[in-house]
Amino acid sequence: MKHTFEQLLAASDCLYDRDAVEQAIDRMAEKIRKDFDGQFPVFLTLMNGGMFFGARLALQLGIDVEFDYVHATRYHGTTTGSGLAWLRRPGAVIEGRPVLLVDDILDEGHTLKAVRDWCEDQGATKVKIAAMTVKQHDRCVPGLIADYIGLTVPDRYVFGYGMDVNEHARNLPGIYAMKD
Ligand SMILES: O=P(O)(O)OC[C@H]1O[C@H](OP(=O)(O)OP(=O)(O)O)[C@H](O)[C@@H]1O
Ligand SMILES: Nc1nc2[nH]cnc2c(=O)[nH]1
Repeated sequence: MKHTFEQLLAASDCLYDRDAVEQAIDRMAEKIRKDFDGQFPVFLTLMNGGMFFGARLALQLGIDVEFDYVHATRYHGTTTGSGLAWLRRPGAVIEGRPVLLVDDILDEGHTLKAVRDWCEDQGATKVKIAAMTVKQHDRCVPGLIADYIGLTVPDRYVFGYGMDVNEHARNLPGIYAMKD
């Protein structure tokens, strides 16, 4: 399949335009600000998908945070998940700190679960999850829920606003779902 923006847009439905995505992120920022005010949390973005969401969320937060990132990939630039590969673990001190995990999508939850469990093993005082989107199905790993949810998406492959299709289209400003 070719991956020009035009070809991808023709093969997909727009779920949320840029305004809708950013309004949802701004609503999340308000809740997170209240919960973390005065705590100087580690703001841990999951790369690559979380980068656009993380940037917008951080700029809207209005509280001081320490930035860091992890790079863990399960999809390896493809559209089906497999084993999780850690490409970078965080450099920030996690022990004794509150952590906010920031990711573009909670799908089956394996990625966020692995990172959350790792942070807990490092001695984080609390680990909260901010997911820009949550996919609607019943295949999520048990016990994993996002504390802050931006938007829900259907059980289809989605892309845009950080989310890729075979490493294309992350920088489309809206969120799209491939047609079935
Ligand atoms: O809930 P899951 O089923 O584990 O899937 C969600 C993960 O999949 C994507 O990452 P991916 O591995 O594609 O890497 P990327 O962030 O570089 O796109 C996305 O950014 C999430 O981290
Ligand atoms: N881009 C993208 N990444 C994912 N990771 C898990 N599910 C998805 C999805 O639907 N789209």
